[in-house]
Amino acid sequence: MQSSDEGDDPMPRDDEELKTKKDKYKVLALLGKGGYGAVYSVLRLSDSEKFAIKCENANTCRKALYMDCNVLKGAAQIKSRHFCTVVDQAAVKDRFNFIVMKLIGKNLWDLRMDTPECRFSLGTALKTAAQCLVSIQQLHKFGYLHRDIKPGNFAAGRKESNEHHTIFMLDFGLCREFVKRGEGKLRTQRANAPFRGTTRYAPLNSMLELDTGRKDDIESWLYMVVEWTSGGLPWRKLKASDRDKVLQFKKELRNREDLQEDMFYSCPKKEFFRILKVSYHFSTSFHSDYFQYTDSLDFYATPDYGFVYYCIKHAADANKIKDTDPLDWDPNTPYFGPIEVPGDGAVIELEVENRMSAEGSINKTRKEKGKKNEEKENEKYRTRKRENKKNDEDEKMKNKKDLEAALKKS
Ligand SMILES: Nc1ncnc2c1ncn2[C@@H]1O[C@H](COP(=O)(O)OP(=O)(O)OP(=O)(O)O)[C@@H](O)[C@H]1O
Repeated sequence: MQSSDEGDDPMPRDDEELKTKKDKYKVLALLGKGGYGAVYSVLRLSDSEKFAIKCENANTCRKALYMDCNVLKGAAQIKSRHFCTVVDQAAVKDRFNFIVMKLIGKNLWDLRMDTPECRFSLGTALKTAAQCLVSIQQLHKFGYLHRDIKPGNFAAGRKESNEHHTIFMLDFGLCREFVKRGEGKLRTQRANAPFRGTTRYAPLNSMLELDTGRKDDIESWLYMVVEWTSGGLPWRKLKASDRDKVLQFKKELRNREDLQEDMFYSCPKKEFFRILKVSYHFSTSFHSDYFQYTDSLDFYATPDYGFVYYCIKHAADANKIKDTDPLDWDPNTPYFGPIEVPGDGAVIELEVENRMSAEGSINKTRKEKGKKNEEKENEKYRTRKRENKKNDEDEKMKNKKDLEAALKKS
């Protein structure tokens, strides 16, 4: 890999030394480039340890790095193993801002492309799917939607640090908080929202320019998992510019069995159909008129992560996949990655004091809020959470029973 050597490119150059308040870093290689910045491997000069830096052009008004930093700090608070730790941050005046974080390995798009048939074995797809599901649930737990779930935004850890069986979630530039911090309330659904994400994996609601919720990240996750398992989605030949055609596919998928059959080619059909159904159930767009936003409750619903996990587990058992079966990118070693069951999905509140902001300030408004008012709002939130939990539990029981009945029948 090479870094840019164009004179007017503000991004770091090969071998450039970057200074922060804590340390110095030497740029080694370009790892990935996006529309607004780039990611490089670097060497920390104080101890020769390798890290990754994510840089964002100082002149961009997108400020995705700010979101990356906030999310990764949130993840550090819940001690998740699926997120990189941020160890440092700084800016190179008039050129770029950057964060220094844990260096990880290849992303899941590249790892799939490395396989002979450009698809993962079922064991690898299911183990990886389960880890990604847990990381999505954890992100939701601390109050963020990802809104760009895709294979390029997940990567395996590095062999050198013995983390190559662990999957990490990346790129939080499009994240959105769905909780009002300090008020303990879910943010109100917007009637419309501009398209965000990647056409191929975007949930139907996002393509319809509707506000998206937690369930929509799960829909994107399903598209990604199907692609790993089958080698391609029915709309794989369409480009990002064919958004209307992809939208049509995703709409028709809801009702056309032939499309569903095509989509689940060489997938564990029974279980994937169940997940598809569950994701539809969550989807506001599943109602008869796509453009009439009628059931706003669905937007706030907590996805049944446990049920989705249960389907993956069932697919693995039914296909005699063992917990120790190796991953495609390390075929000679029994799997030693995390085997975690997603938690209850309840959102937790986080400390916001150490957030990075343009002025380096903290969220003062939250502190200034009257305690009385806050307590009132919290009580409302707790009541709603209790009600939601009860509904969720009923729903989970029903889902489990339905799946067992369907599996018995077939
Ligand atoms: N911590 C890291 N360690 C190693 N590689 C990384 C790391 N973070 C990102 N990468 C690599 O860089 C690529 C781009 O990262 P990321 O998606 O965060 O940047 P981006 O500029 O937002 O890209 P895009 O605009 O394409 O989404 C990833 O797909 C991954 O391969």
